[in-house]
Amino acid sequence: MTASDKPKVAVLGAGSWGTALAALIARHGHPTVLWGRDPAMVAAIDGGHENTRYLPGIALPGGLRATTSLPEALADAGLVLVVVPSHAFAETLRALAPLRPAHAGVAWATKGFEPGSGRFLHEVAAEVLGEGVPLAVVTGPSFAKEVAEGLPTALTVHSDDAEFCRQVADALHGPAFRAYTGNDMRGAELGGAMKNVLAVATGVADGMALGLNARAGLITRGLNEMLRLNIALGGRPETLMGLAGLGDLVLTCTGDLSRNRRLGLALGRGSSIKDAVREIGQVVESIQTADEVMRLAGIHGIELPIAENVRDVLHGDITPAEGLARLMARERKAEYPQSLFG
Ligand SMILES: NC(=O)C1=CN([C@@H]2O[C@H](COP(=O)(O)OP(=O)(O)OC[C@H]3O[C@@H](n4cnc5c(N)ncnc54)[C@H](OP(=O)(O)O)[C@@H]3O)[C@@H](O)[C@H]2O)C=CC1
Ligand SMILES: O=C(CO)COP(=O)(O)O
Repeated sequence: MTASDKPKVAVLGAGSWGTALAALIARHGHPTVLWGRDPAMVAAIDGGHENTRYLPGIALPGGLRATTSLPEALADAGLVLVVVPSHAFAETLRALAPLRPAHAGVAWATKGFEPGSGRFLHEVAAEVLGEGVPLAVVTGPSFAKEVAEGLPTALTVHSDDAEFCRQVADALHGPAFRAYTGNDMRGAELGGAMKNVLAVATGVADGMALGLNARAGLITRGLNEMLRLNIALGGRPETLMGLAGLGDLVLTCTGDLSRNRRLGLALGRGSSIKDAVREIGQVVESIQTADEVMRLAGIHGIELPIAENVRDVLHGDITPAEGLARLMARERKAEYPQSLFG
């Protein structure tokens, strides 16, 4: 495929991840337009080739365009990639729905659930866009800064539509970026959402200086919580043993670029949530996701002690020390009371 054959990609959301993905796709030769709502930021990206707020100091490709006009971003697009925070997902889909070119499928790299309802984002997308629109989720271990800097990254695209899945993966795949494919949207979305909650737990433990054993224990039992909820929801276990689950869990629980881990670190060192969130100054998805994970766990009757403690710490109902005491006081039990893999 020559550069001129490559479909135009509209990336909606000019934060760190939307900008990094738009830069990646533009570097792969796709005509790429990034939509953002902040005129000053859009001007800095379009004219100065830098997202001065979210990715300062990183040069963006000259061919990447940016606009505040949704109709302009979506005109003639062959593929739409939504990268707004989960709280803005439904409203962004509603805004794009009447402007979407008929042949353009919609993918998203947002991680989380619809706040308030706990619905999966693919359920929201199917309802807002209607039947027959190809949908895909892009997820996996990927800090925006590293992708923007061109460092090697692997992630995964899941869709029920194999052809659209390949189209999205093709746009992302390149010399420094491996895009795998799969068809378990539910499991992929659950992994991407839930790892943010578990990153807070390991951040809290590290902030309290509980040691490396505690960190490894939390990651492993956290993975177990993800697997159990995923099975109850009808997702496939292997999805969570891959990039969408274990991969992203390890990255976010151990990498200090993670905003969710940094929130936990600050709480573990005694900061208030308000101060920690202000200091981070970017989206911290776990704050809403913890509520939605526990809502799903309640509906399906699944016990998730780590996620539950994170939720209670984030609500200010217990201190990190009380959360630790609660986890350590749990009764001794079999590691796997029943097999997770059938
Ligand atoms: N950053 C990363 O490394 C990764 C992030 N993700 C996921 O990507 C999603 C986006 O996060 P990320 O880019 O990191 O967040 P950032 O905090 O970097 O940026 C948030 C962006 O969302 C915009 N925004 C906020 N509310 C709205 C709204 N109502 N309508 C339109 N735009 C809005 C902000 O605009 P403004 O500046 O005008 O407020 C800003 O451009 C999240 O779900 C996150 O979990 C996934 C993988 C990696
Ligand atoms: O999703 C991410 C990495 O895959 C980014 O994590 P944070 O939102 O915690 O920064």
